[in-house]
Amino acid sequence: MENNIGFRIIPRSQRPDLQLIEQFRNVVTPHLSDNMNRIFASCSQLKPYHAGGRLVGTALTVKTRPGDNLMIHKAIEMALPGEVIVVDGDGDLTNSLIGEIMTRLAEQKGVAGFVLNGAIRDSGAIAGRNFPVYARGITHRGPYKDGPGEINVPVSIGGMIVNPGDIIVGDEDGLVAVPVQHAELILGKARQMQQIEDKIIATLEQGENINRDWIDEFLKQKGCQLNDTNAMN
Ligand SMILES: O=C([O-])CC(=O)C(=O)O
Ligand SMILES: [Mg+2]
Repeated sequence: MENNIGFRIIPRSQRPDLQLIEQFRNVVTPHLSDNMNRIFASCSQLKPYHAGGRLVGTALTVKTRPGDNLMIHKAIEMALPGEVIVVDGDGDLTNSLIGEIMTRLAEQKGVAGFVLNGAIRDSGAIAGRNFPVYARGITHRGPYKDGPGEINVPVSIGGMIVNPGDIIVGDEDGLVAVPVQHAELILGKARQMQQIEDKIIATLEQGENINRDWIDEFLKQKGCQLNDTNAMN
């Protein structure tokens, strides 16, 4: 078939192991992002609009013409249970890309949630339910349904590159995309970080001190003039 770049649907590649994806429910985005050197995270303008609950699943990506949701409708039809529909609408907020009906349709199909570099509408209804929806803004102005767009291509979501099949994790702090080939390693490191932080928090809860010597050591190393910081002038 003739190549029609900008208006095409690319076949899905193999999906990662579902058990591996499920394990991402137990880690938080700060630990995932720290262990990918704070690079693979979306900007803070993309926020959760649903009532609550984490987003975990594999990316079914959509690149759409700003303000047009034809290819998002197609993605809902194509989606497999557990997929996250990740839409690059170029960050445009002129027209919404989805609303309550599309979220309900997607949820019925077992879609894990939406991530939209664009706007939503019916935000009151979305805010009243736990189906995960991350977006950049809200407008009542409705979408066009004309195309073009692409499905299953790399997209950019608030500065974060998402490849089809990436593991998407969203919580109150935002969104990260974990490349599947590094998923096990990153998961392990995030768990280790959680254990270290759990210990620090337990120590603080017991009213005990934690070692803070590193601060002065580092300041000295940087050449900071410390004097006696406990002395009064
Ligand atoms: O009209 C649309 O395509 C978007 C919308 O409001 C809905 O899904 O409820
Ligand atoms: Mg609607």
